[in-house]
Amino acid sequence: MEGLMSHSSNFLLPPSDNNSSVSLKYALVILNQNLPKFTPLLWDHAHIRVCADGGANRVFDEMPLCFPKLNPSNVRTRYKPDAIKGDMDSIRTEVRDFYAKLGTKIIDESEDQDTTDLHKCVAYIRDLTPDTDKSELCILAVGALGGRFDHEMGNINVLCRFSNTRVILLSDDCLIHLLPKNHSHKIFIQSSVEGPHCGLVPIGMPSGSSTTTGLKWDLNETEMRFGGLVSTSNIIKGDIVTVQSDSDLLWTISIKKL
Ligand SMILES: Nc1ncnc2c1ncn2[C@@H]1O[C@H](COP(=O)(O)OP(=O)(O)OP(=O)(O)O)[C@@H](O)[C@H]1O
Ligand SMILES: Cc1ncc(C[n+]2csc(CCO)c2C)c(N)n1
Repeated sequence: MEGLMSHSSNFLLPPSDNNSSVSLKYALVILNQNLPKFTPLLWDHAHIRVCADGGANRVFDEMPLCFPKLNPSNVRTRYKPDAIKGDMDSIRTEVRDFYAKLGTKIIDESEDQDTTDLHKCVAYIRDLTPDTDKSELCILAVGALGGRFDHEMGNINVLCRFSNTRVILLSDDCLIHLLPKNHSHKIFIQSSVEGPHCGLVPIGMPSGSSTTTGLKWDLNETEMRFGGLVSTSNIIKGDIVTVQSDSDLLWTISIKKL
């Protein structure tokens, strides 16, 4: 056992409401799907914002819709990505030119057709982060769920590929992240914005033994595997959930419609 990992979705709360003991440095990755409505909030929590290829079209087209009373070009200037990275087959030329003129770094990796744009963005952010800060880094990927199932599975594979970096996949409806094996996990539930539905799912291989507290259907040294038991449609009981397992597990929790 390598010690305790704490988790909190406090990035879904306005900065002023943040009384959480978990303090992380956030990076935001915007994928090519409708922007979740809390995207401007995550933008302000993040210290670096990267668009994955066609994600830049979403920022360009949809950020102004989040602020219908403001002038669209002012909104676009205020929400300028730090970088746009990917294979660049989805970003429109006018969008690329617009952000290039504002000083956004445009990183074309069209020669690499073996990794996804999310993979490229996560690797970029991780490599920019000094080793001393890596344990506090948390990458939030919006638009990662819902839509095409091959993309969703590719996005989940990124969680496994970068299992020692905190990466959270988000949509309007739920979030998913990895709980790495050999840690005990304490999840502080932000019940104003998330829950009550949740799940714990082994990924890649069966998990031999998992134990939880704080759920309606707790696991007690339970084995999970596809074809056998996986914990879906579980329900949060209190403010804290604890998880211990001999395998990496996916944690998922619903996000409330405000
Ligand atoms: N429908 C979706 N569901 C989940 N994630 C998505 C979806 N669409 C895009 N993404 C994510 O956004 C990233 C950028 O999307 P984009 O459409 O630019 O990718 P792409 O590489 O051109 O995809 P493809 O060529 O397979 O259509 C993808 O790598 C993926 O992580
Ligand atoms: C076995 C195998 N399957 C699919 C792809 C295709 N692919 C995977 S990631 C990617 C880039 C998407 O931006 C593409 C085209 C591959 N290379 N190898």
